[in-house]
Amino acid sequence: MSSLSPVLVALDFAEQPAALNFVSQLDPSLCRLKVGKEMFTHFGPAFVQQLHQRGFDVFLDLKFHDIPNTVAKAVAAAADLGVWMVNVHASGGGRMMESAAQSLLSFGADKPLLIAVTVLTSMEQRDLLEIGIEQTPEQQVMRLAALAKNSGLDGVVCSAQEASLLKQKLGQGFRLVTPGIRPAGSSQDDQRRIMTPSEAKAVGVDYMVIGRPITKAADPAAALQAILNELNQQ
Ligand SMILES: O=C(O)c1cc(=O)[nH]c(=O)n1[C@@H]1O[C@H](COP(=O)(O)O)[C@@H](O)[C@H]1O
Repeated sequence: MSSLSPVLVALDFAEQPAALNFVSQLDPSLCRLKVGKEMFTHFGPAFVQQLHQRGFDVFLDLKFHDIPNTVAKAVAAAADLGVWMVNVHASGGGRMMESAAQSLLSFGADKPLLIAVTVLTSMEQRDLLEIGIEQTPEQQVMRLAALAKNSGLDGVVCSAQEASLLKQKLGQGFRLVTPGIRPAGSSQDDQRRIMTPSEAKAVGVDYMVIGRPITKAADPAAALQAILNELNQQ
């Protein structure tokens, strides 16, 4: 089943039974699931396949960042697994992203969306300075997003704060995937560049990655439904 929902629920669990118990409370027509480094390292491709069997589209969030040949092969391995979306770090450079995009061409219509991470939503100006980048987060996101588009990628991971500028500069068809989404009143946690779901929708975000506000809720299905209701009210 393919969901039309813009919500990608980040499954960040240390235990597989807890993750599957959580997933069993969700309806695959109302969200997609994101499997990241923690769960993939613990439970591997078999876990992704279990989610597929339960009807969910999966965003494999392993943020590949390596030499072009290695990343091209890793992205093709993700496509073999049948995931709906996979990502790389844009800071790996244009040649790395082009190789990744090329390696997916043979998958035709079954090719996953290929997305580049720009500046992590946990980073602010001083974090960039620390690694030698003197641009503002917004300037750096714009630069990396333009490079990702020119390299043939389908979109970027960024914060919702950069979304309207990115849609203006790179066009409506270039997908924006935004973590750092926090319903009003919920904890910011370690995120820095954040927005509420309705604000993110208003600035043109295509997919919202939402983890703890749903995974830590006493009633996850109700927390997801409240977010969808907020989005539908606009
Ligand atoms: O690529 C990502 O998904 C990602 C990029 C980014 O810049 N910031 C970010 O938080 N993420 C992921 O999005 C999820 C956010 O989870 P919560 O902060 O719990 O909503 C986590 O799984 C992060 O790994």
